Amino acid sequence: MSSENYAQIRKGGSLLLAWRIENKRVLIVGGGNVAAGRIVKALEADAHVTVVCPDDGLNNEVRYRINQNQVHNWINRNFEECDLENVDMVLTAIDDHVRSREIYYMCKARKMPVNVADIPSLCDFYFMAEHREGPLQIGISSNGQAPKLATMIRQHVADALPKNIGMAISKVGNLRQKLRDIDSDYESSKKRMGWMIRVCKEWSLDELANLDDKMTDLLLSFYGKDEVPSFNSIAKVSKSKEDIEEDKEKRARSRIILVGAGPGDPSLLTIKAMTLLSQADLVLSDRLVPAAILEHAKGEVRFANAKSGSEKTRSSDVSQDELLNWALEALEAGKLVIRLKVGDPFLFGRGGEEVLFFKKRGWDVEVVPGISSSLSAPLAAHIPVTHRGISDQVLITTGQGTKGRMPEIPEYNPMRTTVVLMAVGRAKNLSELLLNRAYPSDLPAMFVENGHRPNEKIIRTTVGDLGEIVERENIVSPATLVIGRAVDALLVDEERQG
Ligand SMILES: C[C@@]1(CC(=O)O)C2=NC(=C\c3[nH]c(c(CCC(=O)O)c3CC(=O)O)Cc3[nH]c(c(CC(=O)O)c3CCC(=O)O)/C=C3\N/C(=C\2)[C@@H](CCC(=O)O)[C@]3(C)CC(=O)O)/[C@H]1CCC(=O)O
Ligand SMILES: NC(=O)c1ccc[n+]([C@@H]2O[C@H](COP(=O)([O-])OP(=O)(O)OC[C@H]3O[C@@H](n4cnc5c(N)ncnc54)[C@H](O)[C@@H]3O)[C@@H](O)[C@H]2O)c1
Repeated sequence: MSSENYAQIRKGGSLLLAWRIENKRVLIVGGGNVAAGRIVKALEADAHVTVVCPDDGLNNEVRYRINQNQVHNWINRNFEECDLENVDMVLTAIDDHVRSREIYYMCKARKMPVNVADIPSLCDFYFMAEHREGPLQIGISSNGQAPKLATMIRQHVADALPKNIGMAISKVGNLRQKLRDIDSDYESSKKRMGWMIRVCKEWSLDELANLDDKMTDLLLSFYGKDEVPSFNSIAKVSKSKEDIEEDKEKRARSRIILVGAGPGDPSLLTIKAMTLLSQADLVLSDRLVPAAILEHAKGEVRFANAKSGSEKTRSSDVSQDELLNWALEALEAGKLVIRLKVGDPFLFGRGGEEVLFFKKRGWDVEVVPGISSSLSAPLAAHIPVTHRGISDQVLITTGQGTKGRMPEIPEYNPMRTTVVLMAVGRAKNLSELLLNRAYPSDLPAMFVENGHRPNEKIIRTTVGDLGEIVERENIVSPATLVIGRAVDALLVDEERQG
């Protein structure tokens, strides 16, 4: 006969069981560290626990459990044989090998299962390193070889578990119980098992974990037809009319508004932005919005990456996702949500993308303009971007095109002011690009760092010198770069020479 399909027998293991000791009388001998661990395990298995140990032998934890009446019975002295009367299981955890051995033989004479903590060969069963999550218990045994390693492996196993596993098991347990209540017929065993197996296989753990009572009952109504509908179809139907009405009301109350926070000075916020800030339940803010503005928010303020702290460790897309999902959650809950962006939401603010994101999910987005630094920063540096006879047009561009490319910039026009946002990172490349487009090397340019903020810094330079000045003056973002003859438009003659 071929044996290839049958498991090989590997000798020397233990029989791993889930031993039910609810209300069983467990005697724990000793009151030290090991006893403390045994008490926890026995109590978590709903046993009736008696501890025998003299008061001066109790460690703090054991004393605490006795004082809290978690331990059902405490015998304040050393072990005596009479303690074994009416006991179902004995766990010794004492520092006395001779006595341990004696207790073991007393137990054997009474055919009682016993664990002797200091003598593995006298153990009817070993304890395991255990991970617990709701009804889930995972036990690790090294069969007496390396208990510390068993403890460490437990951590690896716990780390590798899918989240929600404990909840999923509870919900399946509940479903199974209800199924047996509906169809308790012994003959139906195959059908019941087949249906349960399908639910467990066809639904994800998250879905199982999210089963509420209503959905459980709905799901069970398909058992008769031996069908397993999808989670989504059950979730949809389970929403009662009232739920739907409530959802509608909530949605009617919900608003999402993209608000421009302006350049950073609170007094440059629009009145509308200020009012909304004080009304919003949730403000989702760019990191760049200064605290002086956020102080006006009465509701909760959240930033992307608030938890991880460092912006650099995660891509900006991840944090953006997180932020937008918070907004969705808040909207579902009927809240007024503000997405606060520096400057103006629709000028290099990715505001349009966010509008589309919400629209696709059924939410209309209101937009409140903000003062863009492309106009306020030149102003902070006293540069009129248009000025009769000097400039009759303005080009606003980014210094960082998508995917590392430089933006397209048209040929030099002396009557144009060029405003570059996000210009610090590639100032040198920008300088080369402009020279290529026939911008004169000595054409005036102005960096406005942190315009309209307390730490504002204004640095004059020229097109040919853009790269060097950033390094020399240690210019950092946020900074706006203004280029063109308008830079010097408001200088009177003496200033020009100086
Ligand atoms: C898993 C765990 C369950 C529990 O106790 O609940 C458990 N020991 C744990 C921890 C642990 N125990 C020891 C250390 C110190 C480091 C080290 O020695 O490695 C650590 C680590 C620490 O404390 O961090 C010392 C030790 N243990 C035993 C002896 C006697 C001997 O071997 O002779 C001695 C030496 C005394 C000495 O040298 O004087 C005996 C046993 N210990 C067992 C279980 C059984 C075998 C299970 C297996 O092999 O998998 C077995 C045979 C009998 C039993 O106790 O049932 C628990 C983890 C709890 C958790 O993390 O959840
Ligand atoms: N199995 C394990 O996982 C494990 C782990 C560590 C240590 N041990 C062994 O288990 C034993 C206990 O370890 P511990 O850290 O709890 O020691 P411990 O010194 O903290 O505790 C010993 C306890 O036993 C009590 N005691 C001693 N004789 C008694 C008696 N006749 N009746 C009632 N109580 C009595 C003491 O009062 C004390 O409370 C040690 O021998 C140790 O080598 C086993």
